[in-house]
Amino acid sequence: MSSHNLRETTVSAPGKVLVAGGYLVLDPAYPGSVISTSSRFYCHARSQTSKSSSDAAKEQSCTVTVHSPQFLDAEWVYRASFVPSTASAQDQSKGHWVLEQTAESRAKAGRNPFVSLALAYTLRLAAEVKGDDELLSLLQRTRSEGIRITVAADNDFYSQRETLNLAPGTAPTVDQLQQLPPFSPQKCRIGDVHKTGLGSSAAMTTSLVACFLLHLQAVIPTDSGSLETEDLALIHNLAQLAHCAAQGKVGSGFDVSAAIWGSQLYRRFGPKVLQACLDEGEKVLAEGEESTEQRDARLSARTQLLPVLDPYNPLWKASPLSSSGAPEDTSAHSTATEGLVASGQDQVARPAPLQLPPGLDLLLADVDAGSNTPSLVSKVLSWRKEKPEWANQLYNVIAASNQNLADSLLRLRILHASDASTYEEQINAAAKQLSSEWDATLKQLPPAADQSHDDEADASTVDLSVTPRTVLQALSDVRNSLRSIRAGMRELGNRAGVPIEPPEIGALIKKISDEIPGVVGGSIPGAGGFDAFYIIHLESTDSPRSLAQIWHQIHSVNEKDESKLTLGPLLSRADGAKSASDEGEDGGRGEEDAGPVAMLLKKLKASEHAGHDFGLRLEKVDEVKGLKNAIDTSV
Ligand SMILES: Nc1ncnc2c1ncn2[C@@H]1O[C@H](COP(=O)(O)OP(=O)(O)OP(=O)(O)O)[C@@H](O)[C@H]1O
Ligand SMILES: C[C@@](O)(CCOP(=O)(O)O)CC(=O)O
Repeated sequence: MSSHNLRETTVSAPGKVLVAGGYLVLDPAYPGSVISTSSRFYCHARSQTSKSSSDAAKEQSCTVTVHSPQFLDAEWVYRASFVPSTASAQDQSKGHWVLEQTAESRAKAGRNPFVSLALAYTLRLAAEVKGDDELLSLLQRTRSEGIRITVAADNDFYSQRETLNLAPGTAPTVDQLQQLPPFSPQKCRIGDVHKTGLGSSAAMTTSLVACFLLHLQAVIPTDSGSLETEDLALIHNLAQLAHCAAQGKVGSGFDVSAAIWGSQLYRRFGPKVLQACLDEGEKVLAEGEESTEQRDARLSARTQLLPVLDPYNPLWKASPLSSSGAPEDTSAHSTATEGLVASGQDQVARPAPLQLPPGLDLLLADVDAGSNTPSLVSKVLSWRKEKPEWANQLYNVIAASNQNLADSLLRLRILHASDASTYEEQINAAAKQLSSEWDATLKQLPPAADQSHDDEADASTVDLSVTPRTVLQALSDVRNSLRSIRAGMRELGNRAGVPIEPPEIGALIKKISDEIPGVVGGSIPGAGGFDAFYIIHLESTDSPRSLAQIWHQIHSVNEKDESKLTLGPLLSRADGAKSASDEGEDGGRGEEDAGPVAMLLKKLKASEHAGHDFGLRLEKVDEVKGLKNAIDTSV
């Protein structure tokens, strides 16, 4: 009698907001500040496997089905096969893996390159990691239904206007969004959905490759149920490859990186690392029209993935060359944050974490106007080509503000790690004031005892003693950096002749920052345009505001404005946002001989370990509200 084991794998990856560094981050010389969101993309794989293949048909292929229950006609069915080499094949290998979509599924659902390329590359990598025989044996032991994968996105990834049957020109309320069921169906095909800019394709590709690689047992979680840093790096590299192949270009990759590592200072990898694998492009998918010999010849010419995707491959570290080809001194744009967590030569390439400090959070507004990001990007890039000197000067000015933002956020985290209660008191006081009132308050606070403030915000030289003044000064520095970032992005748009910060959106961000207590500032995320903005705000622990209350304040400001915009809230916050009353980074006061910087450094280093709560996560299906239901209704 055959006994079958049900095997299930569930992972999730967050969405992203590029708060600073849009356009610049396409050049490895400049880092971008990315905050990952509480909204996540989930991926669940299920199959039944027997202990031995004795009772299973000795088939050379296995069905892999990906279903996306939120969308109409969204089931993509593939056959993953091992094709033994023919005698005429030129290489010595026993054969190759191919993934073909069934004709029936192609007719009904069409192609989804983000899905097919994620599966195809993952299958190839799994075969290289495990060996063909072992992978074949696993798939042969899989029951004939094959591997069924469900992908499901938190509601925030898509605009819910249609789901809620809203009249044109109206936007959902926080209440309406909170009452929607999790993973609410979109009533349309995936190609027709209105996205909100959280990076659904990157979060889906990343969670899908991670889920499939884990399910194929090419990567094994630790005993404590997390992933080793080097496995995260391998999954990152694989997800970047699949995402670039599906997009048809090497983007900056910050979205995929956020899906793996969470909030961070992102520096682009050198695009060349992926070129050989990408040149093969869609050819990894069997076309079905070739002769066996042609297919063998083509497949045998393919690049081995493992040496390219190896987490220790130094090519994944940020390249010191700018995309314009000119040698750049990347240290000119490096931040204290990067300096603190710089990894050694022999370590895997991973970015410096950049969590929002406790008491600070992010909110996102979806603006019903719409813009065309690709055309913004191409216009900015062609302006930079035409006017390299102007562009480099402006990029350097914006980069300096981005650096100040990252370093001021780090300074706040160090202050919190050092003395959480003084920090909390000051956040609570500042949250009740308008940020424009902080300057007057600062003047009234006693000056720091021993040193003057250094605006350069270098964590190694600024005043890190925790006093009301140092906390408020760091908050003011975050506010000032956000103002300069906005000014820089506005200027970039003006120069390139594109609405990166459209005047009506800029004016509204300014009013929200000037008129609502506890708003530190805001800007346009990523490439900018008409469709979104973000706000960074303070939350006091003694009189916290709900998201609905903050949105009530935002709507009042917008109502008074002549160019009243149709604004919709998103429910996303910063991934892992903490309240100011949470224990210090090291669980309160650190060891006697460790200063706050050393303590924080220790914590950051420790969070390099895969057990961290941010970025890619292993999940338990029963613990994710609504996921089981989404999976079951999809069977
Ligand atoms: N829930 C889903 N199910 C299946 N495929 C999805 C899903 N969500 C996204 N995708 C894939 O991602 C594609 C969208 O990618 P595209 O690059 O256009 O947007 P994006 O970069 O994710 O957008 P944004 O950054 O604005 O969120 C879809 O056409 C589909 O192939
Ligand atoms: C303009 C760019 O730098 C950012 C685009 O960001 P977003 O998709 O608008 O969040 C492009 C990129 O980084 O790939």
